[in-house]
Amino acid sequence: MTHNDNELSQAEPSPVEPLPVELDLVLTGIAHGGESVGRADDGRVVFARYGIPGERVTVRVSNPDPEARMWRGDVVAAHEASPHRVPHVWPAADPLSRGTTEAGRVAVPGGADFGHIDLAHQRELKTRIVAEQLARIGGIDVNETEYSGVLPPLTDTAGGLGWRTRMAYAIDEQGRIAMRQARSHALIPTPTMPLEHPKLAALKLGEVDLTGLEKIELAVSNTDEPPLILAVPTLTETGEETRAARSAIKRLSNHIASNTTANQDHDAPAASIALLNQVRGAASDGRGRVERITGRTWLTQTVPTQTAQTQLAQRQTGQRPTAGSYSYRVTGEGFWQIHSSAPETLMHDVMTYAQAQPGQRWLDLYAGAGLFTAALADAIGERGEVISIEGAPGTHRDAKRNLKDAPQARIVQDRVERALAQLGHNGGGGRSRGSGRNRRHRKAAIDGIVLDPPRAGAGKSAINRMLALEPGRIVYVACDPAAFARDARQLVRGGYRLESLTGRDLYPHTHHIEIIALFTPTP
Ligand SMILES: C[S@@+](CC[C@H](N)C(=O)[O-])C[C@H]1O[C@@H](n2cnc3c(N)ncnc32)[C@H](O)[C@@H]1O
Repeated sequence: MTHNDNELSQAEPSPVEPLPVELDLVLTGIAHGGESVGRADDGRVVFARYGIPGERVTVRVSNPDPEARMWRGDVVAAHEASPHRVPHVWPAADPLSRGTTEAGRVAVPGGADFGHIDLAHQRELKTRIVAEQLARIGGIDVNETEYSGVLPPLTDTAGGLGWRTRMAYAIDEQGRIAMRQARSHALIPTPTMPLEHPKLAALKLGEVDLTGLEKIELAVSNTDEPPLILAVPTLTETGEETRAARSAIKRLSNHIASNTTANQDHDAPAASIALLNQVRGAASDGRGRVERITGRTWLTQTVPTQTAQTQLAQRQTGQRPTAGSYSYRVTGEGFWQIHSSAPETLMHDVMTYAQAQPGQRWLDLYAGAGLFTAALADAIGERGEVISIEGAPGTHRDAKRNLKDAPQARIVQDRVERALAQLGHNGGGGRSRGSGRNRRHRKAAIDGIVLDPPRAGAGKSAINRMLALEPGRIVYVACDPAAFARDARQLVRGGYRLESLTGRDLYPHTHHIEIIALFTPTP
């Protein structure tokens, strides 16, 4: 009902919200979004956050619609706790000690919904979630594929903490950095957050009054560069920063200047600061206007070149593996992986599955700043070609800079769906064009595709266009098991089999999962 509807119908009785109910039940399964699943006495399915399968719990359902086939709620007491239940890694986010709001919801910040489960068991549950989603949505049995389960990242952080190299905080009415309450717009002040990278925590932004800012985004690289703070100001109706925003930037700059730590140069800022004006688009679109205040507006990220593939090849030929790293420039608002070990872990897994060979032709779809493009370009060498497709303008500019010394890398800014359609028309591939194919087509065939789409997956049209190119290998990097399972089903129906599958725990203490999968043509 809209606000106006409400005013017009004041005489009508307003619908009565059902009162919250508490149910005692046993949790028996785990769902895609990290909720445990059980059944109420009347047989109704109940999805409960903050539980662990096997536990007997009380679940508080805040909006128990009697007509609904399933209810959602929060565990508020564990009567027979799982042996895997541990003290929450983030006490402020511990649902069993924080109580409920007036609306009947557990009042904890989102962002660590698995923090009450021991790390090894989190990974077991995630292993199960991937298998179940593939079975249910994809119609794929993981027992028929090489599935290693959900593994830790190549470099695990101590206790699965301090891995977030990127953070976004809202600013509450009192000017404090804050996070949203899970499934709500309510803000909870968050002076510290244990998943945050130690260099970001060291900025101590909880001590500054940021009244006048709408939100703040933080990023840190794995080099010695200072972290980058992107401040999103509140704006006047005409799109100008408010006076309060300018004062907030001043306080932030002063705070950062006085917060230089003992091991930093005296005149080096402890953080770069930039304004991010998001009026004309979300930050992740790379369309926000970034204005430097102090330091730089980008970060340099490095990733070791020693992929499993090159190490193996070098060992096989009796050489010593070469050390070295790829270097990437990533603008403040551009895309970069969040876990400190994600770039090296994903590059390792992708290149292991890709087995890209000199002279081959590859596509890197949803390529970001060129993380995988650089490794693919190396593997195929100057006789090969890798076409790197990224939609966001800012991130595309990063990729262009990052790959400027690799003539075999063609960096394209376009929507993947459209770029693939064009490739299809312009002799993009067709490995099985068989006896009739001419030299041009043979040269143009696509040997392999790496794709790393956003959470929603690649979708029907992109997958159809990929299938039309008939690549020899498809390496799919996914961050949502359900969307991945849907795309996997389409690939399997289109003549591919899921040959190998690895999960990676790149989001410890949350329910999120990264998946790396290899599809090859069905023999
Ligand atoms: C999960 S990120 C992966 C980036 C890169 N592979 C990496 O690991 O750094 C997905 C990227 O796809 C881009 N993107 C999203 N939808 C797109 C589309 N339809 N066409 C092209 N790029 C898209 C986003 O801007 C983002 O950079």
